Amino acid sequence: MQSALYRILDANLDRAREGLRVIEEWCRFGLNDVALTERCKYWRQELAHWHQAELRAARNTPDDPGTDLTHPNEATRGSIEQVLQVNFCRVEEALRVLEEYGKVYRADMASAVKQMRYQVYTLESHLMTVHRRQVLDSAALYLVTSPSENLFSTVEAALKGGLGLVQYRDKEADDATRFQNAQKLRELCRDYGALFIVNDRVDLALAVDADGVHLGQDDMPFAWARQMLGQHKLIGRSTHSPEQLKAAIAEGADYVGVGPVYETPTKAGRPAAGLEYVKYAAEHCSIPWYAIGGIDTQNIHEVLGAGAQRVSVVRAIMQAEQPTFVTQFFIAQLEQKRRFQPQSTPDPWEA
Ligand SMILES: Cc1ncc(COP(=O)(O)OP(=O)(O)O)c(N)n1
Ligand SMILES: Cc1nc(C(=O)O)sc1CCOP(=O)(O)O
Ligand SMILES: [Mg+2]
Repeated sequence: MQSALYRILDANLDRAREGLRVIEEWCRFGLNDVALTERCKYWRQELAHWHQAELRAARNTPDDPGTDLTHPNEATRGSIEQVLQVNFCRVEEALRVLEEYGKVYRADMASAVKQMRYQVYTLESHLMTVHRRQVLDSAALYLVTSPSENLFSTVEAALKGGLGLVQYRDKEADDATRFQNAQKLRELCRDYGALFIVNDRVDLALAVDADGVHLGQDDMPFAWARQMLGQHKLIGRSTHSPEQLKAAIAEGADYVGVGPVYETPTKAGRPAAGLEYVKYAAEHCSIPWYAIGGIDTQNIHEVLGAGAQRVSVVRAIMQAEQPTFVTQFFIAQLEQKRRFQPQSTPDPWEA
């Protein structure tokens, strides 16, 4: 019995330390964050302190049936986000095992490991938020989906073209279908390191662990959504006028839609806010903003000319014959614009 207990503790101390090392490398080389790097190192050292000789001596690798068990999913990782998620999961599980079996071994170890597990959850949440903001910052093109037989292949084609931000928008499907579609898109985006946003529905966003939700002026109040989603998820807001833009910034939106730039059948009946509103946003908006509405490969130059550095489209990609190619075209135009006209950061209270 004691030998089994020691082997469990030995294996999980190793597992937790290895996972922490993977996370630590990202804090160090990916984020250049000294404090977080040191925090991970400190946890590793604390675990090393509990990893006593008696536990190591119980190790019996040749007889361990677990060493040959690998899941096919372990062979590949779609993105750094996935690497981090898998390793956070590994560390948290190992810490839980150490806590439970540690109660039989040493109560002081069990309670130290419990505290560590809570702190690791906090780090995970923080890193995912930092990651989301970094991807949002760099995502100049935003695809809003429309119902399509080719939903997944079109979105994947756009992701292959370098798309970094996807919104699932479906006003027709029943909830079961929406849930299934959102789940698949969530996975697809994760594989490509893109952010995944759900239109209108906070419940659906939570159910599939989306990166956030997009709310229009007639959707759920912003404060409710924030309360349900917490501080770590993104909330985008549609705006159609300077007043709405100012309000969205004040309520804490992470990004805004600015439009419709042109009238569009995708949002029939909504009058165009026009290029004038794009110019206003370019001068006054202090948070990431996406020009939207009727934008295609023919008129994007006008929109960029009015000051947009990010655009959001539905039909231009969802109905494209070659979504990868169209995505690459948009991104190239946007990158060129960003290179020659770096984003200014107006006073946040000026809008
Ligand atoms: C990026 C982006 N901007 C605007 C909208 C429109 O949102 P809303 O006004 O709520 O209209 P619906 O999309 O819900 O019909 C959007 N979805 N995305
Ligand atoms: C969903 C949506 N919201 C808009 C807004 O102005 O808030 S315009 C729009 C539709 C954009 O579709 P397309 O690229 O096909 O014109
Ligand atoms: Mg809406």
